[in-house]
Amino acid sequence: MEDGVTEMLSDVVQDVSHAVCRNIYGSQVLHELLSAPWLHALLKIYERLLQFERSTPTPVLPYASGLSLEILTTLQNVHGPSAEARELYSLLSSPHIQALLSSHDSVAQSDYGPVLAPLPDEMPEGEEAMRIVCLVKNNQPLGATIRRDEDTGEIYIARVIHGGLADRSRLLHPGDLLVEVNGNPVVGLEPEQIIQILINSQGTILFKVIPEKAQSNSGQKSVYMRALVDYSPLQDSSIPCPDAGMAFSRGELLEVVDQSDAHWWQARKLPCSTSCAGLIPSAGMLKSKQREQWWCQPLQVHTCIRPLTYDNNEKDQIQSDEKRTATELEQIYFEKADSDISDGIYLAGFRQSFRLWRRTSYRKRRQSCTSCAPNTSAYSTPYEEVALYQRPPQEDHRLIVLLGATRVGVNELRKRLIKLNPSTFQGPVPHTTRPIRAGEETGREYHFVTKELFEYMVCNHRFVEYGEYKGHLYGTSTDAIDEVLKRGRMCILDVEPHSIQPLRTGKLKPYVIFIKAPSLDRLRQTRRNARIITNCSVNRAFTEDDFVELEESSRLMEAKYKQFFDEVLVNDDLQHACVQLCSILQRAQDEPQWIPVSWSRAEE
Ligand SMILES: Nc1ncnc2c1ncn2[C@@H]1O[C@H](COP(=O)(O)OP(=O)(O)OP(=O)(O)O)[C@@H](O)[C@H]1O
Repeated sequence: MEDGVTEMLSDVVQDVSHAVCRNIYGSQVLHELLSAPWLHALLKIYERLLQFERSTPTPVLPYASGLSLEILTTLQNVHGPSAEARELYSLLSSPHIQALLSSHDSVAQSDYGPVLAPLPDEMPEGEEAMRIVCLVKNNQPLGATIRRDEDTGEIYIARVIHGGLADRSRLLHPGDLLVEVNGNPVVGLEPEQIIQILINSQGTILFKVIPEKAQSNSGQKSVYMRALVDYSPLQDSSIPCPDAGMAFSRGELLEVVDQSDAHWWQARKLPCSTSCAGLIPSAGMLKSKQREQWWCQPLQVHTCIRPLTYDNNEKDQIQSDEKRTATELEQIYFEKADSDISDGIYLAGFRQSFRLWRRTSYRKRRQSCTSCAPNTSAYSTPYEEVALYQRPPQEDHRLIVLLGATRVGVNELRKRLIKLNPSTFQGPVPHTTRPIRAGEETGREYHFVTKELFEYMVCNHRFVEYGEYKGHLYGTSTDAIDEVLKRGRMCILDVEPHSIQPLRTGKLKPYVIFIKAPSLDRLRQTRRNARIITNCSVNRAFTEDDFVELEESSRLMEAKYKQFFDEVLVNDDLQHACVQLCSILQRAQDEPQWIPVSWSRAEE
């Protein structure tokens, strides 16, 4: 019975951890848990035990099997037994009943434990308790590593991997002194020789160990981390046991189950695919590795911005474009663009001048390249501690950030989304220093401000992004984002990847969706009729070069910034991508999501 209850309890724990891994909405988890058959069975057992305790039953007879033997002997001696006597004889002599009666007697006599030989009268002083551990070998690794004390030649258990065979046995612990393996004394042997003994052994493996007196605390609480770097144990010469190592890449979620060692932690990847943990370098260890690499890594080519190439036609267009005034240009684009009004609500942030500023700033950045350098603060910590966060309904929505390579369709998706439901989704109204024109209103198309005010805002870090286009300044401010959120709407922002870092605050809790380009083939098929706005003011069709560049820059952007993505959406079929985006947004706002713990600690 005890075993059954333990099994059920471990099922409970497993179910709970599965539910957490699957990010299931809170009430659903509770419902699943409460309606689970095992819980009911467990409660029934509990009630029975309570009843049993209250009634304190005593056995009527402690020797039921003896009595049954007596009855069997008597029945054997009966001449001409009746049908009932014959039936009773066959019942009592059946092995099941015999086993049942024998069990009854063991319980009635409280005869459970094994009978141990009495201790010898004269025990030698200081005798160490020896533990004999017998494990059945299967396909799984043992899940423990050993180390040799170079001074004494003694072999110790170095670590026990969580969820592995040794851990589940609960009989081997870090620090235990290994005395024998399958009858072979191990003192003085090299660890490789011991591993060979283990490999050669069949069936069961017998360890003799002297347990470590101060057992380390194995009941550590799990800590959840997002990896901000890539790691491969096979390329790490410093890992104590590469087979026990766990590879991970940026953006993956890790459940760190053991941090007791300063250099090597034990972790599992989420969602859990295996119960056995793997070795990963601690944060301190990874930092020192990164410092080492800093000196030996070759200079990397910047990959964050797609190469901007022009054909001759485009060059001519640019030159003629330069001659036009910004006002003229914007009017040309504005005429070509869709209506900016939907359901009587003005859709801000889609003006061509604004988009052209961003396009120009891409080009400038590519030339200077200084802003391409990785943000050092983002890379100074290899892991980011995270926790599940569920937005309380009364709180502002999380900021939604759409990110993607130029021309992948970020604007198209954002615009469709806002048009679909302008009272729920909204973009921030940009700021500009360009003069207001007839028919425009400040706070609608743009916040029209003076150059002095704009520069003051820049100095006070009030812009997420800003830049100059044709002599005028353009930018997206944090105040404009706040304005949308304060109205109870979902703010949909489109920024360059390097602008994510300053947005990552507890106040905005940005949810970053990477809009990914589909395969080249799908780009050719889906963008057949699409028109693009190029730097040279023409609405032209995609060329083969555009597709290749788009696919390449999307891939590079994903590789470089994937640690910041909460979701990746492939913009293949436009309709389908819109539907997917809507459901992602709903999940982002209404279901628990992993966020950095620093966001909940330092609520601004
Ligand atoms: N899934 C799709 N299927 C077909 N056409 C698409 C799809 N997604 C976007 N487009 C079209 O591709 C063109 C480029 O899209 P869009 O302007 O939204 O890209 P963008 O990434 O916002 O570019 P930019 O950075 O230049 O503003 C547009 O004409 C748009 O209608």
